[in-house]
Amino acid sequence: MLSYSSTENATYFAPMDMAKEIIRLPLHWAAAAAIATVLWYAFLLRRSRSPSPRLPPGPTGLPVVGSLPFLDPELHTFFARLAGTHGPTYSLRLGSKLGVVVSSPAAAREVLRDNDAVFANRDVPAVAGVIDYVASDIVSSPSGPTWRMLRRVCVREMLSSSSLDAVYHLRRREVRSTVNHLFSSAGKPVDIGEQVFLSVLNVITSMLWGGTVESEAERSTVGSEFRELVGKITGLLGAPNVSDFFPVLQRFDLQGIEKKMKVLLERFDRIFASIIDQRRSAGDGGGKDFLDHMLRLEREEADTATPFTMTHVKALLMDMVVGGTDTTSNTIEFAMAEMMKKPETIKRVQEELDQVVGRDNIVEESHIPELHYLSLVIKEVLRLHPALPLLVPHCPSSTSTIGGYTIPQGSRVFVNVWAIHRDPSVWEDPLEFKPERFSSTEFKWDYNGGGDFTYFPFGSGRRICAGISMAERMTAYSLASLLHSFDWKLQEGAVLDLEEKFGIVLKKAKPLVAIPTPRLANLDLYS
Ligand code: HEM
Repeated sequence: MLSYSSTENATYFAPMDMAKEIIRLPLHWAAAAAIATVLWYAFLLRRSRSPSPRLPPGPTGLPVVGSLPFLDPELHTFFARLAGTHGPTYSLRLGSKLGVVVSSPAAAREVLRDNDAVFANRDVPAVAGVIDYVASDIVSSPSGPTWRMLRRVCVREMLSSSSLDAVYHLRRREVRSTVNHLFSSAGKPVDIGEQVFLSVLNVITSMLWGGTVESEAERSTVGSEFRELVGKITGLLGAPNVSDFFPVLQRFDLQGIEKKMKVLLERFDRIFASIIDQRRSAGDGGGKDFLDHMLRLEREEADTATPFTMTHVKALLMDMVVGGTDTTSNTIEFAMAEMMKKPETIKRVQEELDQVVGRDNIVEESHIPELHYLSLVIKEVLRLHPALPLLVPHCPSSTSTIGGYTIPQGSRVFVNVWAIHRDPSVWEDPLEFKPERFSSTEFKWDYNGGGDFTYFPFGSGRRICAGISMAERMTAYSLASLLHSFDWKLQEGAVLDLEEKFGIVLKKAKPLVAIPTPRLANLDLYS
């Protein structure tokens, strides 16, 4: 198994370590290594004879394994450093696969807009194959009729503005319940990410199947179980896996990643299967939630040209729970941490809340369009800490050209939105948390991924996030409620840091733990 040795800022594999590792490789590794060496040299030979534009430049890497041994687990910062040496479009060989990293607005535009149709596919990781419905979900499906049908079902029935308006009472109930829970913890340290995760989870599951975690004891057990599951699943989805880079070795699952994923997904599957069984035995629920709607589609559209199957029902449940929870709650946690580091931003948000909402009232979603400064805060947080720093890797369905270089069909294309959002040639003081930068009327900073490709935290083009409206509402409503109801301070002696931990979903390396103090005189507003 490959291992990494860390230094303070980077993790590199020293050549001697590499040699030792190779010596320790089991026999099937050695055989695969020999085959891959032959393929590698055949590839180099073919490339040298090829009349098409050359591949993007990049690190040479070692024979067979390429740059795999040198990968730093903090992939987003590692890729950004390599861009400094190799330029905005570079390639690196990852075993038998070619990785291409795009780190400039111009190159991102070529991938996500000019060649959107070609790059709208995914290079599905081996871990997604361990349970049939993960590879059949929206995120992994190749661009085509099934993917379009799945997106349409989701967006129309659950994530459109009108569907979201219809279930505002669910968001309200969960956000009020979180405020109430925090009130009961006043003066004590709370893990903000955990509380917000639970709130978002409850909103999503109640939209999906009407389920919510009621009692306090259940609230923390179910919430931590789901949080742990989602965190581990997204961690494994983002982890470099030898099976992806040497498909001939997939059946050996050398790092045990697929085995671990199977165990996690089976836990999810049991939850989904029991909810679906209960709903089926209760009969038609009258279309009151998303699950009802999907079960009806599954009955009525089984024989159409693009059938909606039970695999799709579970796939969409999974997409909503995994795609919607960590992304949103991690963004809220980063926002709270950035603001606590710069207390004047909290003061400005609270002044705005006092003006728009008032101190003798509670925040409603209808206040959000008037909370202008808060909207700048959210944009700035998504600039500095985009929830998916490398988007979900794209994959060209045919060989294409980006930045004058050939990008072969089947490459794994990483769009480093994290690096673009911190590019000093685009952003002034890029590392500083400055919400006001978004108040400029010169640019149209929206979340729709267009413009000049300097800002696209939700991606762009066909594969743009399907849950933008939901993410915007939950983020703004939760932050407004947390800051309207409470003042926040760190525990005595605690140090606030903003270190990130890479995963397909970026998270805070250390959870933000803070103490809430009620700031509203009327205590009825907390019930
Ligand atoms: C702050 C919160 C969120 C952020 C920053 C975010 C960001 C993203 C990004 C960058 C992508 C990949 C785009 C690409 O590959 O080009 C994505 C895909 C996706 N997101 Fe989100 N997301 C968030 C919340 C949500 C929510 C709440 C949901 C649903 C409940 C959701 C559902 C999805 C789905 C289904 C996809 C796959 C789209 C496809 O492949 O066609 N996301 N998101």
